[in-house]
Amino acid sequence: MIEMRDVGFGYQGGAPLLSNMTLSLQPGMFHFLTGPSGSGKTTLLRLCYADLIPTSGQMGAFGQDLRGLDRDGIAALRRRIGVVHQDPQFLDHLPLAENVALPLSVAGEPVDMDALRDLLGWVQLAGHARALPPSLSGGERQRAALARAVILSPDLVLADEPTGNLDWEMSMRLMQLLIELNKSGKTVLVATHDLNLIRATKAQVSARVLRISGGTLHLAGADL
Ligand SMILES: Nc1ncnc2c1ncn2[C@@H]1O[C@H](COP(=O)(O)OP(=O)(O)OP(=O)(O)O)[C@@H](O)[C@H]1O
Repeated sequence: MIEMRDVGFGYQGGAPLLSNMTLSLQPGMFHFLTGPSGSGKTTLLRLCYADLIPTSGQMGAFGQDLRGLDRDGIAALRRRIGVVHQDPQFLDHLPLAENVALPLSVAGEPVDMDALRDLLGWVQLAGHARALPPSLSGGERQRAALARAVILSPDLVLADEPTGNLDWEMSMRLMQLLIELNKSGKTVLVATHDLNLIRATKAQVSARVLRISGGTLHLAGADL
């Protein structure tokens, strides 16, 4: 699904950040990406959805070499990858339902109002469809961001510290939704530094844990 071989990356003007990364995201699998703050988790996710280009190595997604992709190719790739950003941004003047449906409008697709209602119900925001984003709590914003990330039915869902600002109950509520998505067949990759969250999730779903340390990727042991 996402394949990296000996991938290296450094931001322009900076020292190399990541090197010798070899990774294969297995279809239908739940993955965690962990590592200390600043180790490069967000950077790795950005490489996965072609927001950044590797400095070295080979990288493919859905069987295609990312180096050969033109703008249309990248747009097609991103359609298959839903992203929940660390600090999700919304258009504050638009009601929540319209924010969640935005990827459909951008893709030029019609909005199926029943499906949108169902999606908002699934993330427990049915009663907030007309609410403006600034009125939402942190947990509601993250669940809205998840709904927006999956509205185009992506094959892969990437979530960057989605529970970073949430209490334990709200964190587990969000993780429950990600587990449900995975059980429905989606491949999931969640970046988090929270080992308790990983353990609590692993009690419910089989998950691979990848760890960034020393500027490269390792498969964490089963004790995590
Ligand atoms: N656009 C950028 N330009 C230059 N350096 C950057 C850029 N984005 C991130 N970095 C640097 O790259 C390193 C890794 O950042 P990254 O955000 O990928 O780490 P992270 O593991 O996701 O951290 P956190 O857990 O704190 O979110 C950090 O030192 C950061 O300052």
